[in-house]
Formats: sequence, structure tokens, C-alpha cells
Amino acid sequence: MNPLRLEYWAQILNCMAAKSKPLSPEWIEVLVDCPGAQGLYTYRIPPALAVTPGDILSVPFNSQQLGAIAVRYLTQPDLNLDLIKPVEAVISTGFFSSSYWQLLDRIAEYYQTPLMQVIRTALPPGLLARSQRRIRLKPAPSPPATLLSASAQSLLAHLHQSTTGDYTWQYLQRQQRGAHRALQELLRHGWVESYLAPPQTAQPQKRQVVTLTAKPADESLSQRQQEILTGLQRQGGELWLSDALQLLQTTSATLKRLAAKGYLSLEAREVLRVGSHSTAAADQPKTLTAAQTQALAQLNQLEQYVTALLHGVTGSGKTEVYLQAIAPRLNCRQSALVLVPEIGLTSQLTDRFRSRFGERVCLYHSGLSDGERYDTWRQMLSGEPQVVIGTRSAIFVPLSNLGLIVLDEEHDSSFKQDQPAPCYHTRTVARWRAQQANCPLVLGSATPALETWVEVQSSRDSQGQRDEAAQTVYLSLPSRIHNRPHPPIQIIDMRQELQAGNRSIFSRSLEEAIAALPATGGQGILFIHRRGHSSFVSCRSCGYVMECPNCDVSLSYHQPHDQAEPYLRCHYCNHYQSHPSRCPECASPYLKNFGSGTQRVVSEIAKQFPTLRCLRFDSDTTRRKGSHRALLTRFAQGEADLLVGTQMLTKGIDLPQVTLVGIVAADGLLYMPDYWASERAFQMMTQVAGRAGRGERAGQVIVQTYTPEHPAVQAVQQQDYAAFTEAELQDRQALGYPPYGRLILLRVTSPDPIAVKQAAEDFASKLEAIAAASDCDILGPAPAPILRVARRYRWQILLKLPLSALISDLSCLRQHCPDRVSLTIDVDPLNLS
Ligand SMILES: Nc1ncnc2c1ncn2[C@@H]1O[C@H](COP(=O)(O)OP(=O)(O)OP(=O)(O)O)[C@@H](O)[C@H]1O
Ligand SMILES: [Zn+2]
Ligand SMILES: [Zn+2]
Repeated sequence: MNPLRLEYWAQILNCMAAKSKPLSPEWIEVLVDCPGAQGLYTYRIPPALAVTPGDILSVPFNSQQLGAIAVRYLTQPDLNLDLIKPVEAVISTGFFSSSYWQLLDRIAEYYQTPLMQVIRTALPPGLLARSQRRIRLKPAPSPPATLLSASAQSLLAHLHQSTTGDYTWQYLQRQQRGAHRALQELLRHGWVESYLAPPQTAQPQKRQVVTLTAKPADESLSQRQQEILTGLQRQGGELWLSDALQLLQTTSATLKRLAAKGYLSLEAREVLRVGSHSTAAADQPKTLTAAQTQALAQLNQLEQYVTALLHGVTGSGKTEVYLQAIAPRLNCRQSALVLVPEIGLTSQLTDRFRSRFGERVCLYHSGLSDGERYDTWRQMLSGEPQVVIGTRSAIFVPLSNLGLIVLDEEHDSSFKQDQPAPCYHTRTVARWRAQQANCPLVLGSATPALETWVEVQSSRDSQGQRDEAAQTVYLSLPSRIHNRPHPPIQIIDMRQELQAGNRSIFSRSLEEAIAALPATGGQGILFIHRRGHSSFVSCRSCGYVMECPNCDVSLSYHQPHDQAEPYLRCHYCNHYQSHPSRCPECASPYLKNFGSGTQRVVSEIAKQFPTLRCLRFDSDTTRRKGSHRALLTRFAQGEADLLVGTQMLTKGIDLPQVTLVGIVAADGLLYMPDYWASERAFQMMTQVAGRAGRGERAGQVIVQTYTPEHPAVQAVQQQDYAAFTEAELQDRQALGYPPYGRLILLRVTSPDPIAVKQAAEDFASKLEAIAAASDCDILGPAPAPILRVARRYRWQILLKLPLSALISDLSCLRQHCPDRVSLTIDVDPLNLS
């Protein structure tokens, strides 16, 4: 025997001995492309067919042939083997890498969720429906066509009618009954092959733009029309249609009428080109500061999987480090994944990436349409090196050859999915993904999550004792770019303001600072915890509070501006109702709204500072696509003196002219029903404060509170992350809370208040046995802090486990879930309300 062949056989035998998995698995579980099909289905793999997880298949399903994705091999189907149908064909191979499914499997297991639900979260909707199966003639047919059945010959004739010898399978099925069997025959004899159409090149996205073409002087125009044109002129004469509708408070019909009269033009323009106009000029890498240089050098040395914490104070230039760490990897044809809390809020970051890497940057987030998400996916499957910037779900994009994963603002809670299941944390999944790709994971933050911090600490303590992969590398950017000072932080005790007779929502210091803005040419940011106008409305005669009919919460009072009709809205279920003129309880006309949201602050500002220009930035004013960017651009261009907004303001705003930051009421942040309320309050306040004084002019931060002695408030003032963390960690350790223990929250909900309580009690008693085995505490069952949301009653059970505890599979509880009750298992929950 030829020695080469011998070696070949030796290898095969080795493989067979080494792998427990049979060489040719017999069964495969697949995801079927059929709207009603729930779960995974099992198919037989015919001996002649090589099927690998990740392949796109065609399978018989009911009476049809459907597209499917091979997910995982099965050794022992729990079914009657004779009833299992065979896979019909492999349409496209290597669509997903098989490690991709291992990742999803791991998520399903850790987060106690059925694999199907994980798949649904990970894959863009309609992935299979959009991948078209096509059939084409092959060049060298055999045997002669005359030996084929009549129906096969007829199908062949159809294919010959096409100039390219190529049709979609759907089309052929419509042309001929029983095309399926004919196709089998043609495939078997090598006449044709079936394949998956390559992705259609994504059309450049176009958007309507409104441009002013004539001055609004004409008398034939109505006053309203004149206002619109003047408004457009004030905005620089050009706006995206969507922004124009919002900013000018008009309709497209009105704009079209004005266009017909020749006052403005409406045309489609490519989004990319115009959208990034501010950064059209390609951007060069900046000369790094010493700290940046050191951090980058350490990052560049990391070749394999390892976690690195880039701990950089606000304004220290973390983004520049990401950019320069990614550049060499792109040059080595590796891709990078950059995860951010919310894409709309990080337009500056996105712009910086675009201007550095141009077309190689691609965005992936839930704001994309299904079609856009699909196109982006297919583009990534091409394997071309690229940088994907995305939110939470982008951790699932199918990038091959990953060279680096970055999680910017890693402490941000939007990286955790509350619902639907899987309730995954992007940081956790990113670790697994980086591990699989064997690439470094960079966590960036000015205020790292305590969990991350503890890992760094224990890495330091155990230098050299543990294996490298378990170490967290610590990189620090301790000062701002150009050594700009941090703004001093002034804490105002609002109780003293009240004593001094000041009943305004602004303390005297904040009032003075706001009043001084125009003269100094600086801009200010006011942070309010709540959107809307006021948090609740109550009757001054009988004390009745207006509540949501569907939820156990008070309705928020909304009044977008002073002339607008006020209305009430529920921030949990979005219930809307008009504001009553009289109390529904006692008919008294004295209804008053309490607490201050963004709208109230804006209208207060208008009263106290009539000449000050103010923009509101919250989820009410930024509902439309692109409106975040539009508002921030207006602010950046100096169209307003003040930006008033909610936590959306905390992230990534880098505006040199902002000199004042005011936190109107810190208290709303401090008292939340979570074990980590202090941590979040500290992080948020530090981030907002960090928006001030990033330019040449010094900044100033004013925090108003009724509890100035609160440790989080104190720590913010002293800008002392380490001290805050140390104190907070001691509390956590004493109580066995994360990061020193683990939590699992079971949420039980139902429209039926009795059934939900019953089910929760049932689950709790079933958990007793599990708990005893794993040294775990069961807290509850108890009604959730807000018992009813959107007409569903909510109960919860909290499991508190030591870090070392092995938790058994809780998904078995689902089998005991009664009909109208639903159970969500939230592993490592952040939201306990
Ligand atoms: N080496 C450098 N030389 C000059 N300017 C720099 C350098 N690095 C970064 N910058 C600029 O400093 C500013 C702050 O940087 P960046 O926004 O990346 O900070 P950050 O650490 O992400 O802050 P935050 O956490 O507050 O968002 C940006 O305007 C950036 O362009
Ligand atoms: Zn009343
Ligand atoms: Zn409600």
C-alpha cells in the first residue's frame, strides 16, 4: 500500500478513536422556516449526504419542502425512529460556523431558556424566508435526457427556457405540479444543482431631504406656511424630511404643497453620504497621550482570549484607544465588534469610527428594519474584515475571524436584557464569544461595574497563580485629555433651600449658574430622572391619585408645551387618557400635578429665563429614527443654551462648549428597589458630571438632593471611584449579593390574580428541594414591587446562591406552569422590580 494512503488511514482511525461523536451522525435537529413551527425538529441524515450544523437545508415539512438550518446533531432521538423523515438536500454549506451554535447552546443552558428562544433573539427575523433557493443547470449532464422521466424532462425544458439556465425554486414549483420529485431525479443524475442565491447587494439607503429654495416673502402664503419656511431657514435651510416634520410641527402634505409652489424642494438623498457629512473628511489617528500609548501597547500585545478593563475617567480618550487597537487587526484581515449601550446616543462614536475606517464600518441594532438587519447579516457572512458597531443583540452577528471585541460603557444596564427570555447580559455572552474566537475582550468604562472591578482585584491578588485566560488585564487612563481638570462638583441640600424660602425646583446656585450661561457663551445640560411633566396628579380636596387602569402605578402628567392640552400617560403600559377637569372621586376642580419631569423643567425655565433657548432630550422627543442625532446636532451647533434630558444624556456626549451640568434631583436615582441602586446612581451621576468642562473652558457641576449625606452622592462629589467601590462591596459581601453571590429571579405573571399567587407558591415549594441541595436561599414568593403591569399580576421568587453553588436545571419548572400563567427565569437579574 502506498505510504501516503497508510498515513491517511491512520489518521482516520485516530479520529475515530479520539472522537466520541460518531463520524457520520444519523440525526440532526433543525430550525424550520415556517411561521407556525415552534421549536427544533429532528430529521434523519441520509448516508449519502454530509450535513454539518450551520448548513442551510431543504426538509420535508407537512406536505411542503421548506428551508431549514441545521442546528445540532442528535445521538438518540426521543421519537419513533421510523417516523423521522430524511433531510432532502443541503442547499448551502457553512452558512454559520458550528461554533456559533455552541454559543447559542451555552446561552440556552446558562440562562435556563429553550434553545429556540435564544435562536429567535439571535437571528434576524425572516432569515430563511429571504434566502432564496435557486436551481440551475449543470454543464456536463449524464445520462442522456431521454432516460429521464417525463416530468423530469419537462422541468429540464423549463430550465432551458431561461437564458441563464437558472430559476428560483419557487418559480419552478409554480410552473409544474410534482416538481419536487422531478427535481430529485435531476439532482440525482447531476443535471442540475440547487444553491442559495447570494445576498443582494444592499441598496444605498435613501432619505427625503427638504431644502429651502425661495425666501418666504410672498403674501399668498398662509401664516402657518410662512412659519414653516422661516423655521426651515432658521435650521440652516435644509433638513431630513423626518426631522422637518418634527421640528417644524408640520405634515408632508403641507411640505409638498410648498414644494409645488416652488418654495422648497423635496428629494431623495443617500443617507450615508449626507448622514456623516460632519465627518466626511477622513480622520487621522491622533497622537496618543502617554497613558493612551501605554494602554494601546498592552492591548496590542494581547493575541489570545483575555479580558482587559480599560478604566478611563470621563473625557480620557477611550474611543481613540479602541480605534487604534482595531486598526492593526483590520489590516491583518480580522474583524472587530464594538458594542455600545444605545446606538442613537452614540452617534459621535459612530461618526469617529466611520471617519477612521470608512465603508468597513457597519451598524447593527434594533432600530434597523428587518430587511436592513438581514442585509447586514448576509454582508457579514461574506467574511470580509469589518467593524460592526451595535447594541446588545449585535453580540450575535455572524462575524468570522474576530480579532477584538469592545464593550464600551460596560457598566451600562442596557447590556442586560430584561425580557423576553433569554435574559442575557451582553458582557457575559461577549466573554464566551471572545473565548471561542480566541480574541481579546476590552471592557471600557469610567465607572466599571463592581463585578468587573472585583475580577480585576482578584486577578491582581492571584498574579501568576491562575491560568492566563482567567486574568483580567487592567489598563488605566487616569486623567482627561490635555490634563483638563475635572469640573468641581457642588452638592446642594434642597432642605436648606426650602428653609431659606426657595420653593423653586432650582436652587439658588443652579439658578445663578443657568442665568450666567449666555454671558459666558457656555452651554448647560440639566439631568432629570423622569420624562413627562410631573410624576403624578392628585386631588387637593380628597387626596385621590390618578392611577393607570391597567397597572398599579400613578399616571404621569404630560404637557409638551404651555399651550398644549395636558394629558395623562402610564410609563409602564403606555395607557393614555385626557386630563380630567374634575376629580373622578369627589368632583373637586382642584387637581394638582406633583414631582418634576423634563417637560415641567423646560416650562419652568421658560418662565424664569424667558430669553434662554432650551431643548428637551428624552424618549418623547426622540421617538423618530434619527431624531437623537438631529437634536444633539442642533445643540452642538449652538442653537440652544440648555439641553434638558433624562438618562439618555449620560452617555458619550463629547461637546467642548458644555460648561454647566445640573442634576436637578438626585434622589429619584438613589431610591430604587434594587440591591445595586447606589452603584447605578453613582455611575449615572459620574457620567453626567463628566459631560462638563471637556473643552478649554472650565466646567461646573451642581447636584441637588434632599440627602446630601448619601454615600453615592458623597463619592460623586469626591470623584472617588475606589472609595465608593470599597464601601459598597463591603455591604454586598455582608449580604451575599453579587458579585459575592448569585441571584436568580423567577417572574411569574398572569391576568388572574389567584392563579398567579398559587403558581408562585407551587414553584417555591418545588424549589425547596433544589435549594436544600445547593445551599441556596429562597426569598418569596412575594408580589412584585409593582403588582400589576398591563393587566398582568406579577409575583416573584428570588434565589440567592453562593458563587460556588451549582444550580440545577430550573427549566423543569416550566412543565408545571399552568395555562394562563407565564414563567420567566432571569439569571443574574438587574431589574428586581
Ligand atoms: N490623543 C489625543 N489627542 C487629542 N485629543 C484626543 C486624544 N484622544 C482623544 N481625544 C479627544 O478627547 C475627547 C474625549 O475623548 P473620548 O470621547 O474618547 O473620551 P472617553 O474616554 O470616551 O469619554 P467618556 O467616557 O466621557 O465618553 C474627544 O474629543 C477626543 O477626540
Ligand atoms: Zn377629590
Ligand atoms: Zn399602565
